[in-house]
Amino acid sequence: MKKMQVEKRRPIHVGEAICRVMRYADKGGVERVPIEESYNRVLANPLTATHPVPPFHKSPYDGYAIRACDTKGISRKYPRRFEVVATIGAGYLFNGVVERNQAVRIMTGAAIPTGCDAVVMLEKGKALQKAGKQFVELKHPVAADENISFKGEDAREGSVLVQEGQRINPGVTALLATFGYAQVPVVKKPVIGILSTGSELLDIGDEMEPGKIRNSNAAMLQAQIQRAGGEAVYFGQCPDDLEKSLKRVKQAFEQVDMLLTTGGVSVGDFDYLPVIYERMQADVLFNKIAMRPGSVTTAAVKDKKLLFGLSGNPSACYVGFELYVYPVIRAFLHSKTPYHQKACAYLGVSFPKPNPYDRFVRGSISIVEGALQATPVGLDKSNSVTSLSGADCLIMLPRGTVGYDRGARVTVILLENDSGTTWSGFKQVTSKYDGSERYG
Ligand SMILES: Nc1nc2c(c(=O)[nH]1)N[C@H]1C(S)=C(S)[C@@H](COP(=O)(O)OP(=O)(O)OC[C@H]3O[C@@H](n4cnc5c(N)ncnc54)[C@H](O)[C@@H]3O)O[C@H]1N2
Ligand code: MOO
Ligand SMILES: [Mg+2]
Repeated sequence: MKKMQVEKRRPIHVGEAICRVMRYADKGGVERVPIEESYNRVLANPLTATHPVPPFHKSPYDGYAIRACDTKGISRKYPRRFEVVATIGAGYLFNGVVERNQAVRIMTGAAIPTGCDAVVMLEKGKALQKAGKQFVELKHPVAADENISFKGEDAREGSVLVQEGQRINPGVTALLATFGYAQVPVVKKPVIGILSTGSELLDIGDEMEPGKIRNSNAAMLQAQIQRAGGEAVYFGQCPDDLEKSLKRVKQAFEQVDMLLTTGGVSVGDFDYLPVIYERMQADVLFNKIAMRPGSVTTAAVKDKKLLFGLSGNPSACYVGFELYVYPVIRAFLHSKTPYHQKACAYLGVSFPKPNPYDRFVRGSISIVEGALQATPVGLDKSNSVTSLSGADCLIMLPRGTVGYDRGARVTVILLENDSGTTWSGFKQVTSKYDGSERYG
């Protein structure tokens, strides 16, 4: 039975809550995946050039490889003929040595023959035949080193080209292929469980029923986990029943690197997560944060593994994930910049009402007259689900005794930018929350 006396919770600062969870952020191990499956994964080791690129001097054009010194003094009036002693395409070598007034017809990508130090484009020479021999007539001198792609000009052997922790984009894939990585060492994705609680929840495919709603948080969190680079495992939903929920939470927790639950974290009669943490003997890091939405966001630790009790309210659940779960995922993926990137923007509308808690308004970024403008999207309530679809940022409105005017400069958390930053955006304030601190 729940106590009829409602528990009084002490809110902590956002910065302090972030610090408390980040103390338990673990670094993921390494696994090898085929290069075809490595796109968007995170590189586990620095990528070093194991050979020079290009690996040999090569021709950047279809043309004639020659010795530049042989073109000295030639002009339109005094052209010179070069004997074409071979033709080579990319992938083939000329095994001899090019002598005075000789040329090799060479195609783009082929290795520069020994003796040559310049290439003349095909268009610039006149091909001739005489007595069964091939010649090319040139009318302009060329300088040594002209039209050569030099060995190592793109990358020197031994140089570090991509740092550990970088996401594999198509350009990184090209480098991996260049250096022969058929199997790529990547950071293991954190396996993150999702378990929804609530007797009101219907599955996505269910028909609507009176008093019930479809479970939107689980699918939303799956997408958020994927966006952050983690692997989501859905453990379904369970009704507000203490024993059933306890069993399901315990079972799910065993199988994952961290577990997210939704709903049941507040002080209601059927909010069982606080009791579940107690029964599991998990250490609760916090259960009230001076923020809105998401003030009830709870984090607990058992066996050094994190359990996040995210709110049932969709906007609160979403914001709780982005502030506290996201950096833990990024740190797991070896990111040195695990926090969401931030930017300065002008507020698109006024928020005249003062707020005792830091507020995170779901917003959208646009560029107005060259400057970033952040405008709220949808209903600004923690139970709103519609405000999430158009959100590409969270507008941070620090708590205070006055509201915010349109045009005020605010910090925005960029949700769709994965460059990250070392700056969490908040000071770690360990003192008791008294409503006076502002974040920096
Ligand atoms: N007396 C108080 N009541 C409440 C407080 C408080 O401090 N004192 N806090 C409020 C705040 S703030 C929030 S946020 C919510 C948090 O509620 P819970 O995390 O306990 O979540 P539930 O009670 O289970 O559900 C709340 C709300 O969300 C809907 N919900 C739940 N799960 C889902 C889901 N998977 N998909 C979509 N929607 C979901 C649920 O139907 C409820 O409407 O508590 C306030 N109350
Ligand atoms: O956790 Mo609640 O979202 O602050 O409204
Ligand atoms: Mg509740």
